[in-house]
Amino acid sequence: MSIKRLILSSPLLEIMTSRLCQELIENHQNFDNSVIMGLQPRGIFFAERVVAELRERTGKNIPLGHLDATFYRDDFRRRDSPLLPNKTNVPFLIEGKRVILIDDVLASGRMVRAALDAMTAFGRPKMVELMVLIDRRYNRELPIEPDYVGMKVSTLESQRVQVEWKEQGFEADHIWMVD
Ligand SMILES: O=P(O)(O)OC[C@H]1O[C@H](OP(=O)(O)OP(=O)(O)O)[C@H](O)[C@@H]1O
Ligand SMILES: O=c1cc[nH]c(=O)[nH]1
Repeated sequence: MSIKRLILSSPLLEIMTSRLCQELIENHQNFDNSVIMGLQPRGIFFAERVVAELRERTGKNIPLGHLDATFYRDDFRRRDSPLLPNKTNVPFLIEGKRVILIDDVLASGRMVRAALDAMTAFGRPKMVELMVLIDRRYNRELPIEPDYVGMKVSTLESQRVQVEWKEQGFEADHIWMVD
């Protein structure tokens, strides 16, 4: 039987999101050359919240794309059951832009590696930064590190971080550690 422990929920989640937005404002200032990419499937919900809070704080509507990296994953052909793609919706070019890539969880780094590949279809960015809500910092398998982190968690490889967003139909936002 698996054991589920709550590691993050409201109001700390909102406080964290606010802090991450502050860090973005400090580094991107007027956001004139910046765009945001939310990684499908659950990174887009976090990215949408960041964009909404930045809009409130700065009055800027920062372009937001939804990026799906399913077919760029290195285990794409290795799974027993087929991987189902999500929608990519990037209605702008990232040529010369400062891209802020946003996902919910970073563990091995393989999804972010795939996302960097998927992104090349939209141009050559000036730079790419990575924001994650949860960093499973001891589970990395590739040399990928986030620039903006909500919470660092120490986890065993066998454990899993499960993210539930209200936007998916859950009654509240909950981030669980599952043993
Ligand atoms: O750093 P990684 O090890 O790639 O894990 C992080 C990714 O895993 C999750 O996605 P998803 O549940 O779709 O992927 P998974 O089946 O590999 O966990 C999560 O939303 C991240 O995108
Ligand atoms: O713990 C993990 C690892 C990868 N992806 C998740 O969503 N959670």
